[in-house]
Amino acid sequence: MLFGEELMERPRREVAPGAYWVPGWLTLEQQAWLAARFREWSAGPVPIRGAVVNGHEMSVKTVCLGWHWRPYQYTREAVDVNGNRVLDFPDWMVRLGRKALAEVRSEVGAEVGFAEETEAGLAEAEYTPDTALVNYYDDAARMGMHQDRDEVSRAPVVSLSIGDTCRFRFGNTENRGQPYQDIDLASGDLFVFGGPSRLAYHGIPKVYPGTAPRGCGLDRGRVNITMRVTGLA
Ligand SMILES: O=C(O)CCC(=O)C(=O)O
Ligand SMILES: [Fe+2]
Repeated sequence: MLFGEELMERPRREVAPGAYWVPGWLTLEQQAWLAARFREWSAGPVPIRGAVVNGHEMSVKTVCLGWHWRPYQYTREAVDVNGNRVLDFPDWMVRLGRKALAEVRSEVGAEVGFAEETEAGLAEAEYTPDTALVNYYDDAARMGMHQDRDEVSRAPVVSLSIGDTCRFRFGNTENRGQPYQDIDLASGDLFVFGGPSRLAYHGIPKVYPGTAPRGCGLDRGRVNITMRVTGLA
């Protein structure tokens, strides 16, 4: 498929107030580099695992940076895995998060009249994410509709996708049901949600096996990185 054609079919857009989708934001080289980092992080000090929610192990496997997340709190040590402290949040990922916010400000934001701040609610220079949940989806993995609400801060969430395309359901802030929109997040896509959409319910009802582009660094499955500001000290 021609890259340009694909982007024309998938224009960047504001999905809801404060929620921005930028298809094809990462180059294949960047995707492959992040996929290689994912493999390193997965090995430990806290190995990747499915978090246990109400006695059930999630089908999505997660490894964390900066702070360790388990249902439903953040700690420095992975008390539900092996007690080890998680890896530090990398400085380069802070810069990447700021670049992501700058992207939605300058490209999407300019069209709708934002100057210094994104509608996601923060100037990018101030954005300092301190945790990342790095999720791995195999062919059968799903994530139910939920809010990201264990952070004290309401700074935006920056999401990056690598590997297989998935269906991403982005809903409302009231409940898990309608209204929601289904979009297909593909390898290299950026999604940012903040401001009035920060507490929107969202989930992953489906992964499309075998759709990862050649050269993205993953033969199978999907990796998603969500950066957040915990607001914890
Ligand atoms: O995989 C995704 O795109 C979303 C992940 C997510 O919602 C989460 O980790 O809280
Ligand atoms: Fe989430």
